[in-house]
Amino acid sequence: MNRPLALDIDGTLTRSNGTVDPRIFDVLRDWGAPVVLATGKSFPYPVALCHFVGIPETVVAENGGVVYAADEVTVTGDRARAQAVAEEFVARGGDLGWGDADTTNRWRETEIAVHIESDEALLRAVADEFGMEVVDTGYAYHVKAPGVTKGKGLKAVCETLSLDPETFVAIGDSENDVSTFELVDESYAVANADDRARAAAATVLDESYSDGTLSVLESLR
Ligand SMILES: O=C(O)COP(=O)(O)O
Ligand SMILES: [Mg+2]
Repeated sequence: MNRPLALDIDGTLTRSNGTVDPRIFDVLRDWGAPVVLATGKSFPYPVALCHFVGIPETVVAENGGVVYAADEVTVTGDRARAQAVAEEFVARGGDLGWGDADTTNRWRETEIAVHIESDEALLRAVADEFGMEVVDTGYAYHVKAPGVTKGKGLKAVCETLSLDPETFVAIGDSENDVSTFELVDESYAVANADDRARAAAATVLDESYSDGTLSVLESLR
């Protein structure tokens, strides 16, 4: 049987232009072992991806703030405090960067994401004042409660599904994947990964983005 997978989305299942690599769909649908999508995106995004790939909805969203497995949803984190950081950031001249509809945060339950081109220094200063953490995924800055991580979320999924985290293979590209890499037995950073992900991964791949991920999945099959 194939190994269970913990997969980051942005930078890992996507190509350099940010779109999901269509080759991923059939590989994941036919995987035959649990696939956990572990992402910084808000809850609906990985659920939708599972839905359209055609695999059970097993999800760690919002960097571990929302965990969903076997019809059980667990929510941790501090959306109210993250919201307070966002409001203070805007009051001091910052811009979340998503426009009025803000579909990035609209359905976000436990943290707030800020556009990667926003004022990082200001955001970090305000988050610090509120005792909140800023995680840089390469795609956005996430304002979250300390201690909430994808790794803890994956551990919770494993408890719900009676799986051993050590049997998982994890693939990712940024500092929000470090906790996942630390939990599992076999971890890969794609070549586009940031320094923290590269340092934490057991293996750093030569290939970038979905090419790297597909090469790992091909070798595991
Ligand atoms: O939401 C982000 O900023 C990044 O998402 P990811 O964790 O799937 O890479
Ligand atoms: Mg990523």
